[in-house]
Amino acid sequence: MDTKRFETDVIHKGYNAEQHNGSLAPPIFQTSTFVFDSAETGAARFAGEQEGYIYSRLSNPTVAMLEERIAAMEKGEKGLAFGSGMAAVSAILLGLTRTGDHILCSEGVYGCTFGLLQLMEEKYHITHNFHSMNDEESIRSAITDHTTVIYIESPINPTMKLVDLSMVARIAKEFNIPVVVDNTFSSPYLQRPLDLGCDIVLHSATKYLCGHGDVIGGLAVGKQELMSHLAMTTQKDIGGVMSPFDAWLLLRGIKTLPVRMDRHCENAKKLADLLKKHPSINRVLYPGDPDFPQYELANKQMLNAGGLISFEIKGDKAIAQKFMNHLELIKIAVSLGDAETLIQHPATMTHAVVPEENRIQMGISDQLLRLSVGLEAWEDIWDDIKQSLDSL
Ligand SMILES: CSC/C=C(/NCc1c(COP(=O)(O)O)cnc(C)c1O)C(=O)O
Repeated sequence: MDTKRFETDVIHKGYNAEQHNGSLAPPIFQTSTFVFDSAETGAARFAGEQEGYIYSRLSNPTVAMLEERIAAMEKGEKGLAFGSGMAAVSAILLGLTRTGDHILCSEGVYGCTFGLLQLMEEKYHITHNFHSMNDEESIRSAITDHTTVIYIESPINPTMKLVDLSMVARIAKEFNIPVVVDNTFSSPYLQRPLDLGCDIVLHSATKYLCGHGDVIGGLAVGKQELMSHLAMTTQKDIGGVMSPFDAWLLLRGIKTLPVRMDRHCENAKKLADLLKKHPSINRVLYPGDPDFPQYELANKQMLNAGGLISFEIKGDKAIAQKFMNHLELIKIAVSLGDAETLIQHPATMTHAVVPEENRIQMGISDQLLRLSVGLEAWEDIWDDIKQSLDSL
């Protein structure tokens, strides 16, 4: 089907019922391998001389439907599916670098991405720097002769800081360096880095794309040649691929992404405004808050501000933990983008692997909490937050 508007592509792109006995829901090709009709066919497929499936670590029909859909959603040429967000991050970073290279990173990243960067530096001498990326000249001076990737989270997990993606993409092109953007916090509905000039966009599909807390998965989109290279190297040979059933669950979850994101954003805006007014709250970090330092940039590059709010509670770690423990509706859990509202403490949970000095540099204090605003009635979410804050 030709590419249509986003809200239509999320439902239809990549699947044609006429090719599957009229089944409205796509079939799950839950198979590890595919039978060749002859030895010559097997040889021709392995040689790349004949189209067709070989083995589900290389490609699978259900997974291919999802890869086509995410490519259309991110306005890219080719999508790749992985067994987790970290499988996508690692396949891409390892696929684009070799010993001695340098990665220029946004000033904060998810905890396990930090851990991967540390591992790459310690074991393979692929160095990295964290950079605020908020000034053109300082970005240019941070690029070295060995910089082969610029890696960005925007919004950053968990501080919600933004990077001006079109500005960085423009500078990167001067140096012919690919820009990789982890778009997990926004989803392609709210932000499309490829449209802003970036080269690869990736997601922890575990989050908003799935939306129901029942898949661990990763997705990436970019130009045909670059993504085919990654498919034939680090995706295939490291092998962190997605299962057909997880692809099926993601095809199902993605259909409602726009309506879910609208509600996440609507709820988050209301809660951010209420949190700002509460006397027990020190600081609210939400790109949709007019007092957010990068509010203008959020309006420029995001359709809406998303469903994640980070905020600092007045007090210390013990107060933050007491607040979480007194909640009744909101669940204490990592991950995000689910129907259920979740809360977590980055310093001791998602970013516990990050050494304290690095955490402080990233802006992660012991009082910082991250709220993944769900799809419940916002009044019930607020009532739960307020009763716990008032109990402190
Ligand atoms: C154990 S903590 C739970 C996971 C969280 N984040 C994951 C994540 C990944 C990695 O994605 P998976 O491999 O699908 O988990 C990549 N990129 C970003 C911006 C992410 O937030 C979390 O709760 O912040």
